[in-house]
Amino acid sequence: MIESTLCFVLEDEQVLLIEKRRGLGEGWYNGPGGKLEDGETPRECAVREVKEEVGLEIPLGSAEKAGHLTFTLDGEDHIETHVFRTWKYHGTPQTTPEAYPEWVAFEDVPYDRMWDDDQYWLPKVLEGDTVEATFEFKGGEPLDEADLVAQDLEFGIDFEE
Ligand SMILES: Nc1nc2c([nH]c(=O)n2[C@H]2C[C@H](O)[C@@H](COP(=O)(O)OP(=O)(O)OP(=O)(O)O)O2)c(=O)[nH]1
Repeated sequence: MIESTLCFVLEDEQVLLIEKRRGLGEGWYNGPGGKLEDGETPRECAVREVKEEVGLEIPLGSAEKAGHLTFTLDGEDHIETHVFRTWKYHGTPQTTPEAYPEWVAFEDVPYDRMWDDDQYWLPKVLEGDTVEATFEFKGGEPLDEADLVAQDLEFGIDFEE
């Protein structure tokens, strides 16, 4: 299964989203993130992706695990995503070839321009809750053109780290 991360940077009831310029989910809003590289921990990947995609430095220890999502496609495990959040960063968000960054108030998060499943878990992650979830997609690759057909979510997970 492909292993990936997302990292939500939060400040004053706002979240730093990106409009993704390439790759899976291109054209949609998301948090910065991407696939793990060899030898990397999920937290290291999350911090690296924030730097690469929007140019912010996140202190490694400040990225808190907030979720673990599993996406199946046509009955097979496809991608798992470790979700982090942090309130600490250095720098100013920069546009990069991968992303247009944008601070968005929690109440204005554009769920109609995001992955279908995000509306079910991201509001809770922004509130400070934790989530473990599986989302079943059907319709063949790529995942971002498949349909969300079932879901199973549990909140208040204690991620031991
Ligand atoms: N919010 C959200 N993100 C998702 C969902 N499904 C899914 O794969 N993602 C994220 C996890 C990863 O951050 C990203 C997929 O990795 P990617 O394919 O974009 O990675 P990438 O090529 O842009 O980046 P890289 O690893 O090559 O640097 O999409 C979803 O349903 N909701």
